[in-house]
Amino acid sequence: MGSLLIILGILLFISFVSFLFTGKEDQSILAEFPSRQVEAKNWASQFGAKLSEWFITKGFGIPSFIFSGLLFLSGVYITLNLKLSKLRKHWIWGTLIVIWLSIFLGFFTHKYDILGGVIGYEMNHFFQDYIGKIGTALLLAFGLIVYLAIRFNMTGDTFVNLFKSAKSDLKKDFGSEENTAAADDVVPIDNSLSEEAESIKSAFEIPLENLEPTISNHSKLEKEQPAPKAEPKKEIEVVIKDPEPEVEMQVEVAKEEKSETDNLADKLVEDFGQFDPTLELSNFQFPTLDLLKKYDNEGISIDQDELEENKNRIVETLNNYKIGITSISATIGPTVTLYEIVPEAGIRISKIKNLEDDIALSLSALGIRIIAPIPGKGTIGIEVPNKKATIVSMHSAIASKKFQSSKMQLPIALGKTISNETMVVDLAKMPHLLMAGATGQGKSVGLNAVLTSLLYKKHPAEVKFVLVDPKKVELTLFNKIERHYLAKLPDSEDAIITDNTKVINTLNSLCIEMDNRYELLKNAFCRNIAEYNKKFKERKLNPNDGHQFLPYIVLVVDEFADLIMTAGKEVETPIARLAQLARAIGIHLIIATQRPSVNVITGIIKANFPARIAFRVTSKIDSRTILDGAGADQLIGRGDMLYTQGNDLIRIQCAFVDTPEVERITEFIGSQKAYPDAYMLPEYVGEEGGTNLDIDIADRDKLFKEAAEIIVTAQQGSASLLQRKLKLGYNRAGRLIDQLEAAGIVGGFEGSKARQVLVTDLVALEQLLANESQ
Ligand SMILES: Nc1ncnc2c1ncn2[C@@H]1O[C@H](COP(=O)(O)OP(=O)(O)OP(=O)(O)O)[C@@H](O)[C@H]1O
Repeated sequence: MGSLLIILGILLFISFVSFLFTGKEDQSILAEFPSRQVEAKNWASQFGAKLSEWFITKGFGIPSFIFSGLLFLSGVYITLNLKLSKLRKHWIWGTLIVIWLSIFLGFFTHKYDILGGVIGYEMNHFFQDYIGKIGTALLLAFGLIVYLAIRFNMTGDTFVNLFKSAKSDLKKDFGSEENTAAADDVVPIDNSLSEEAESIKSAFEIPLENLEPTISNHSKLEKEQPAPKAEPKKEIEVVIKDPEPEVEMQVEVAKEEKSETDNLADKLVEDFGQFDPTLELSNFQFPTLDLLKKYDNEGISIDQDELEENKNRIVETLNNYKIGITSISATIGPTVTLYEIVPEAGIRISKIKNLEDDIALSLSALGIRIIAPIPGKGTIGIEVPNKKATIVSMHSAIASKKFQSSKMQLPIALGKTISNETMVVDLAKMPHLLMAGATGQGKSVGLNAVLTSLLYKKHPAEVKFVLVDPKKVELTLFNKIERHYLAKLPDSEDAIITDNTKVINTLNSLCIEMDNRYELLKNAFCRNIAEYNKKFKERKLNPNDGHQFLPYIVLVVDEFADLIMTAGKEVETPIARLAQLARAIGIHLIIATQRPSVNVITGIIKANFPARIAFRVTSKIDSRTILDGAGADQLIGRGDMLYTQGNDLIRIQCAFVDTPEVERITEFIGSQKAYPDAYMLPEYVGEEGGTNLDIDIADRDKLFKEAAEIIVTAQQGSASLLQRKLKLGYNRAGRLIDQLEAAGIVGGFEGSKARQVLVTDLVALEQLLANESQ
């Protein structure tokens, strides 16, 4: 279409030009136009002669040339896919110019003539008949002024400026190419404009210069002022280009801002590379997959008969209670199959939920669990145990792509969900885990699965375990990896803590470690351990300031109930503190208990352990204590578990890792080069360590001497005596007794009995105090 219009434009132009020379000769043949015998002189033959006759003689005269230009321009616009709204403007203005010029030229002719054409001539006469020659001339002038004002924004000022400016300058301006270009910039139809300008000049005999500067001034103005509306595109381009040099400048500023430590860190990283925490054990080999056992009855086998039978029984039982269903589907998991039903409209969900026992009876199976409704789905789930449960091996869980490609900080492969997907969770995100379940339901296996997962994924430099095992036998296998993965107190022999009284020291020591780590993080302006370690690896933290790479610490407590029973509040307080605060500094707690009663899992502990695993428990109450809801009592045992991280419950078959497998893994790791010692926790000096024996003399209570005299006189070292005699509160009396013990006046704590008084009389006391002050 574009090219057709271009060609037509050219053809029209050629015809018109030719018409100027051959028009007269062709006059005679016009009447015989369609005949082939007739030969026209026009360069475009009969077609050209006829069209030119129409346009020029019978139409608008010479200004018809503009039409050929407009046709050509239309072709260009369409070919280049330019804005058609602009083209429309050209056509409107072009046609108006043609009409104006035609009338204008017709003004000077006295007969039909090619100058203004029939239209120009006739319109002239029409106007002259009504408003006379002068009126027509003024009307034409008015037309021109309107055109200039609208098209080029010319105002009175422009004309005043125009006359003021020097003629020579103006001439020069006009002559320069620059201005022509500027004029081009402003006026879209520049060609027609220059044509117009010329014709205007000849018509009104306005000096050419007077017009030119108007345009040139105007274009200068345009350049200095904000962009004219007609050309938003060009202006936008300029705006886009401008910021480029500024960007470069910003980059330079950023370089200047770099702090000195950063530069030093960059240099260090350049010279030595990033800090590698695994460097000391760079040859450490992660345990291989073949250390884990593969089982024969792994993988899910579909028993069609069982599925059909269960389905029929469920539908039947529901029908017996007049509950119709619209659809039923089954998902087979490793230990249970989930039947999802969609009840008919108008059936109450609670009605189905109440039929749990009836369905269990009709299926004659234990561990039926009804989930009504399944969160996020519009269905009701009935979990029915498979007759033949399959084992989920640790091998399959560790080998799964999900675990192998996980980018978690502390990934744990728990087992497989009901849809047979490997469940991988991040201990660092939990941030602490509570495990509960009756004896023999798979708790110890679960703990081993957690530890094994970490051993397969984390280098000894990245994670350390603190193991508390009151049963003494469950975690002993991990003794072999003491110097690789375990953390212990400086003075303790064994890394695995089996003595409940020692647990208190370890927990308090972990609290100190926590406080120390927070201090380090504060000094390094980091919010968590991941940020801190990243900064340390980038060598932005100076080891001379006490900074060091911080491994994650995982505290595992088996049989937490036993611990609470023997140590009570003393363990609860540090555990609660760690649970509340330790997440950011990489200390994570895993607590397992057989007896999930409320006095073991107290409110404060529960509140800080949003992630929970429940193996089978014996009562609904226990299930409620762990999961805040029923469900754990309906599990089938042997690693069947419910996992929650605060919201919905997920049924998982725990990955099974047997003792020989753990033994092989620890053997494999233990046989490799290790650190010189286990990871040292900060020293904690407990009460029996004798801190209160070192109380400074200057720090003694004002009533110290008086209290000593009372005790020696009465020969009875009790705080209540001091309370009574000196009218003190218990705390102050207790502190006084501690100070008396430190001074060697009374003996150590002896339970319910009063302390022994070591000074026999007041004279001896005087002597002792006098010796002290020397
Ligand atoms: N995920 C599992 N898959 C298959 N069998 C399992 C699984 N977990 C546990 N079992 C079976 O259950 C038995 C008991 O498991 P486990 O020793 O872990 O119980 P427990 O809860 O730790 O008991 P306790 O509290 O008395 O120590 C295992 O010896 C094993 O045969």
